[in-house]
Amino acid sequence: MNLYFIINPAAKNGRSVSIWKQLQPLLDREGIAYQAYWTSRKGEGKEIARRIGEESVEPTVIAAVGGDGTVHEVVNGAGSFPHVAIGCIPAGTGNDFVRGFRLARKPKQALQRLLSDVRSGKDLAFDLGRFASSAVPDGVFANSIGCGFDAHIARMANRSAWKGRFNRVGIGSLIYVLYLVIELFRYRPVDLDICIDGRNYSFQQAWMATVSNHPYYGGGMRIAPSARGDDGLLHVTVVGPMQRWKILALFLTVFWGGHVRMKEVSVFAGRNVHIRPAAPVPVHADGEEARVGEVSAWIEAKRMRVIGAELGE
Ligand SMILES: Nc1ncnc2c1ncn2[C@@H]1O[C@H](COP(=O)(O)OP(=O)(O)OP(=O)(O)O)[C@@H](O)[C@H]1O
Repeated sequence: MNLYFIINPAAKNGRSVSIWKQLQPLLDREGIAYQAYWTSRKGEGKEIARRIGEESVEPTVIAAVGGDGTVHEVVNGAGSFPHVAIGCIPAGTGNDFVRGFRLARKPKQALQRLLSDVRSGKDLAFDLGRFASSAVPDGVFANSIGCGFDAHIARMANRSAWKGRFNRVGIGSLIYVLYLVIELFRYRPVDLDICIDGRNYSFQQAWMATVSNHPYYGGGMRIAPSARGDDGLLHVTVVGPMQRWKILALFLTVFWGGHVRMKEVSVFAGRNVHIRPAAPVPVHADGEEARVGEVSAWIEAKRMRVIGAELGE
């Protein structure tokens, strides 16, 4: 089995580099052949992963060393090659891929489990989300796509100079909480028309719609508690009209999945989802800025091979 690591030196505002440096001696001691690539800019991880996938025919593992943005690049480059299994050494701010597919949460354990699975040739097949709009080329997502307030927060947090400062003192995930509170008073909800497997739903003044492949997003929030990465379904969570103060309550309860009992929250599951906002709203894919406006998403069951993962309960 070929083994590659794609390291994002910018993940966790540079802390990924020291994580990799701690792991490298372990890897060398194991005597397993591998190749490591460092990205030099956004987008390069996807290009490297695609090239590896295209140039290999034998079973190949590509492990992202970074956070969900790095995994997103690797999955977009090589996630749908049948001979490629995706791994991850969590070295990012949020690491929802690792939570959602039950990889080890600590970098050292994640590497040990990955190496053990490389030796035994074990990987697991999970569903892969695909999204498209008329404006830009198709993409895939491993965790979720979202449209509305959550995408707006991700956009603001990822562009913020405070993200680096928060990461340096080990509280990187709190950047999203900060922007949640600030933007809560500025964001304007929009009307959303959502079609799920041919059924139409309309939401007036909706805050957001999230389409999930597994329960987690935003750094550990259980936005779609009943989602499973291998159930062949996308789980749609819509937050309809809600008073601003109640959004704060929602974001507290979402950490254990209690938000789904709120009357303003609607949940659906299906294979094909189309979201049409009445006004331009930002869309994220795996927490990365994807586009603005309309988006279609569908599921490709068991299309993505993941190494170092475990099946859910
Ligand atoms: N060499 C690089 N320089 C700058 N940005 C990069 C580089 N390589 C990848 N990126 C981009 O860095 C961004 C952040 O990466 P990533 O999401 O993995 O880390 P993070 O933000 O710390 O974690 P999380 O997504 O969990 O919050 C992504 O948008 C990714 O595409």
